[in-house]
Amino acid sequence: MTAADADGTRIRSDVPPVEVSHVSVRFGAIRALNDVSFTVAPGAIHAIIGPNGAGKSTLFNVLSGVYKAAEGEVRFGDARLDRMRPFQIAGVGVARAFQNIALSGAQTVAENLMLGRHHLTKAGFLSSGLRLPRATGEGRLHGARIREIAEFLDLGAKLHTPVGVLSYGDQKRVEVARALCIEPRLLLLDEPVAGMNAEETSRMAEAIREIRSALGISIILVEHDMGMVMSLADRVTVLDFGRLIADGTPAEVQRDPEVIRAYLGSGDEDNPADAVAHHPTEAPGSPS
Ligand SMILES: Nc1ncnc2c1ncn2[C@@H]1O[C@H](COP(=O)(O)OP(=O)(O)OP(=O)(O)O)[C@@H](O)[C@H]1O
Repeated sequence: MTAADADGTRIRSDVPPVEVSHVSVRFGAIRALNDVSFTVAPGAIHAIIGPNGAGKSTLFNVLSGVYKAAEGEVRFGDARLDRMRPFQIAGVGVARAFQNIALSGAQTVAENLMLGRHHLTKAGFLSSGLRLPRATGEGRLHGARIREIAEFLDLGAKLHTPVGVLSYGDQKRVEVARALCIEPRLLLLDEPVAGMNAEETSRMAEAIREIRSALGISIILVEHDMGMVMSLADRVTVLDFGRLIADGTPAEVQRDPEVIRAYLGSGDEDNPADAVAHHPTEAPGSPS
């Protein structure tokens, strides 16, 4: 039984696994990813972790079509993500929320969410601007869905607020809401709690859990906050110097000697030992 089953989640039947096979990426002499293979199960919350420079962002950029792998493949069901451009990847239901908020600050939350939804509208921008009948009918439907998604992320009361005046935590949730607006089957979250305080972090973790249980989709996140990763993820893939050094449950990777060595050697504050301290139930040696 997966964690998704355990919390009563019904995984969407059209969510395939993500299969990363033997992916390598080079930048000149640097091997940013070196023969990396792992699978993300349908409906999983799957974290990618690793010390600075491990290759996490590079992997995310491959998954979202920003970087091309020199070798290997990435499959999402029938789709070969490694052969697609970013807009094609969005078209097969893979949405990415960015680490550095990429929203339009002068526009309202609703307007930013509508931009996220645009590729789903048949009418497109031109007829929307002209208020053609089809555009207005569609607009109502999209408006209702946008309200639903905003409410889901506690942003219902802020739909008409310009994004630029929202708190940092709210802006990060708008970024996630915008990714949900493409109705994804796979959601990529790039450091969703970076720069957040403890209260914002726990709200975001709760939102991520709710997204998975309400929508039954897969979520892959890159995150430095080890406590959050260990309490949230069903499975964790650990990279170090471009290589996959561990892949397992949070409890398994926390007690993996190579993972401990990688973090202790990196000088990274967010090390597994800290995570163990914050999550004593998942201490090394406890049953998984
Ligand atoms: N566009 C690029 N050009 C050249 N080298 C790059 C580029 N992007 C990443 N690298 C190098 O590839 C390696 C992996 O970097 P990457 O940003 O993927 O790591 P990361 O795990 O995301 O690190 P961090 O936690 O610091 O964000 C590093 O050595 C980095 O310097």
